[in-house]
Amino acid sequence: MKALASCIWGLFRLCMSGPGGKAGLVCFGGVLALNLAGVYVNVRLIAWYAAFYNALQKMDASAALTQIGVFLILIALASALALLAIWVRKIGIMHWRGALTSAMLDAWLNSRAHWRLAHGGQPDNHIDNPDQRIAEDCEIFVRRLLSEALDVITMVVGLFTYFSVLWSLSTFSLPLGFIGLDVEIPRYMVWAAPIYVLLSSLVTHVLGARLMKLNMEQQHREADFRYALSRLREASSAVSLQAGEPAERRILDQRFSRIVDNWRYLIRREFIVGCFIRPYMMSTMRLPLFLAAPAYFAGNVALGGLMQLNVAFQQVTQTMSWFIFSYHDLAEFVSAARRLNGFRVRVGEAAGASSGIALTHGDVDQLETRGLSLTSPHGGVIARIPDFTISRGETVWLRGASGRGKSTLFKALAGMWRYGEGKVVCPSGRAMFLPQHPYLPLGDLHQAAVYPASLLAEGELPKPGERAFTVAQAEALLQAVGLGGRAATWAPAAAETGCARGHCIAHAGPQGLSGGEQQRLMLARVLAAAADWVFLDEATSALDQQAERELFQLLRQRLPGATLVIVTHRPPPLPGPVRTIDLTWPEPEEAGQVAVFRVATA
Ligand SMILES: Nc1ncnc2c1ncn2[C@@H]1O[C@H](COP(=O)(O)OP(=O)(O)OP(=O)(O)O)[C@@H](O)[C@H]1O
Repeated sequence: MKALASCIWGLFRLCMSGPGGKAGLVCFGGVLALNLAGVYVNVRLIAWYAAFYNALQKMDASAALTQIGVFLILIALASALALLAIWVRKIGIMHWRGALTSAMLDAWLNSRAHWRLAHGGQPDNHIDNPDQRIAEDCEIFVRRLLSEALDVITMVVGLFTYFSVLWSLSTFSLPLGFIGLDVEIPRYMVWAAPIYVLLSSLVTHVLGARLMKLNMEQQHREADFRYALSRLREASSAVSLQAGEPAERRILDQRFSRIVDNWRYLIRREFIVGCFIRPYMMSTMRLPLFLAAPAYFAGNVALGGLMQLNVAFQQVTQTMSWFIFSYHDLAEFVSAARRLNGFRVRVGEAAGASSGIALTHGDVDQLETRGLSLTSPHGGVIARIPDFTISRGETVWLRGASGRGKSTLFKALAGMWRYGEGKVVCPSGRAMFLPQHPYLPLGDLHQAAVYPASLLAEGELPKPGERAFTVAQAEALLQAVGLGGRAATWAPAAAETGCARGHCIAHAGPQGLSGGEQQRLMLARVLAAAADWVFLDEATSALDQQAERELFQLLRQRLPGATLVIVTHRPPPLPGPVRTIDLTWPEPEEAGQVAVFRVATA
């Protein structure tokens, strides 16, 4: 319980510390005030019952007519307060959700925690479906936090008010002569309400305890299914080419059947809980009438008083029944809070985890590695790298058989790979690493060409310190790498994806460009970044030799002082001297089955 409270408190602080935190708090205060005003209107309504039914009993038509007018005013007021409260509550949710989502995105993206959790993490550090946690759980947490917290406060205030009304009305006692006892229970209507609710809460908790776990599991399985669907959408060309639809269908069916399995348990449990809650809800409407009937027949209370008592009793039981009625919502809230907190903790651990590889950034013109050894997250050695130095302006070909650790070495140089030991001294200047698999961001082709820099809209100026390009500059880059004019004929899916500038790649996905064209696009980014240190991981593997030669020449011509470190399986066709760092198998007696880099100059 203490752990749950501290996890909710920690998440609440994130809601408060974000940009919309204070505005959310103002909304919270506003809804609270509106809810309390609603309690006041309810108390007036309770009093109205006595006045109206007494007028009916006395056959006083004009008093009854007046009370109908009062009723209309009270109902209009109650409705206005409730609608306004819903509206302000939703504004508050928007502010706090924005703050919480922003905090979660910061945690996930900062310090490359998203990569470490997905690829470089230990199995026990793995976290499932971060997208669900950020997109869905933040919303559930904030929506439920606001509604449940407000309900609790309104409930406590309302309870005192309704209780005092009930106390003042239940002046009569219940003689227990009908069961042979010579005692009377004074104000028995007052005691009946909490006893009834407490017993019912206990039953609800016993019946519904499993709901919380089942809800959590359901959301987990739903997210797994969604993930499988989105993977299929991304890889639809590859699946289609391999006629993999039946296999995909099997995977999707498996995941969906897991949803259905848990769903069955969930429905069953909800049914069991419902079997108690539904009659309970309906009985609270009539129970007070039955309980107060002896007093009415004994002449202790008039018809108006009986109706007033009925409503006061209902208000007390309904207010106290908050726990019962909110059981499902509370279960959802607790599940979301636990998942979000787990995500936050894991992301924090991943971001703060120390690296065995010491990476220092010096004001030097050379990249140096000393005693570098790369291991897998589980500790197995991937490659031992002999010390090497690469100077500014050099062209280096890093070659080696598949799986020898070339990409892992790049990740270590980029500061991502932290498994292993040794020292890397990074030089000054801008570095750019092009991954083996091209990445196309959501947006249009011009945006993709300058990624990760920004693309300026017409008339927009770059923010201070921001690297940004105009559409004309981006088009010139596309032109340089042989993709001139492609942006204009790009996948016409703008309306579906909601892109601002028209020609989006989001809908078409990477399939909209051939493999070679995607690699041309990546090289446009190197030109855009004007990087001093360029690391290309098989970045031209899909190009024909002529195109490869032309693009390398372009790189050298546009970035004459840059260092190019190139991983390819064939010699890069570059003008000028190219130094080779060669990956070969060591002699077994030298280094077992461990890959070693040999530095040589070609
Ligand atoms: N996250 C990881 N967890 C465990 N092992 C990994 C991980 N990433 C890479 N490896 C292993 O490290 C080894 C080197 O992989 P790497 O991708 O660096 O090879 P490579 O030389 O770039 O290969 P290729 O030329 O085929 O691209 C492989 O055996 C691979 O399975």
